[in-house]
Amino acid sequence: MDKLIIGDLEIRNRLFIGSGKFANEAIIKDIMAETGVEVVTVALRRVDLKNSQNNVLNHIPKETILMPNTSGARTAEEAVRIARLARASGCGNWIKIEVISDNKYLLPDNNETIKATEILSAEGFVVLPYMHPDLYAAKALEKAGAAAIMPLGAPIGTNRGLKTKEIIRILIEECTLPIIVDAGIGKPSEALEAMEMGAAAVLVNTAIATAGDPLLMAKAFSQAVQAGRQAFLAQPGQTVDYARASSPLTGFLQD
Ligand SMILES: CC(=O)[C@@H](O)[C@H](O)COP(=O)(O)O
Repeated sequence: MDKLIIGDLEIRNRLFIGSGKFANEAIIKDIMAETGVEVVTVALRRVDLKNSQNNVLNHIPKETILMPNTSGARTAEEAVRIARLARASGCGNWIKIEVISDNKYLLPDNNETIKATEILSAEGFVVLPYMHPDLYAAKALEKAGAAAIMPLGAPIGTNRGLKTKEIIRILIEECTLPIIVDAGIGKPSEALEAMEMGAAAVLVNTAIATAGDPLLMAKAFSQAVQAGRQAFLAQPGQTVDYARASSPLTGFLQD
């Protein structure tokens, strides 16, 4: 059976989505119902804990696997504080660590991310660190107790696609944890490519939320993720440099 296990949960749908940037957040429920998406990340700073009316969580079904994220944290210490607050507020024990102090490209700080991962995994969190693709950092995150590794495809919100593809390929080959490609994926074909390479899942927010028709785009992403996974499991044929006839020529010229 083709299972994706993170923490102690089995996840069937390998498309994870973000909850930001939707013109109408009510569509998140429809997306989940029609695609079967199970995992949704939400920035804790967008959860209005004092106001139950104006709260993004109102649009996320109860059975969702919630992955609060530490967006807004600039240091490990801040990420740890946000994670503890998320858990204390009833958001569960999954946490996507985002530690970012670069305002232009929003690139994650791998060193601070490793520190936060070590602290939070020791506290029993299921830690999913968002990281700049790098083999040594990925190994350090594994050692620090991460449950999966989330390398970026391109800077958040750019829809530029799998710019870091070759390093992600190395992470997939060399890491034992699931690799979830997060950020920058702009089109279903790019999600498919990541899955075909062997990524365990992809996380997409901007490309769905800002599409002309977010529901239709989410369906397209969901199908692409499934197709990519199936292609990976089917083991693509070999690539060669020169043409090889598809039908045998044997016996043809001798007659
Ligand atoms: C919502 C979230 O966690 C984003 O920071 C995530 O990295 C997705 O990135 P895109 O918006 O580029 O899909």
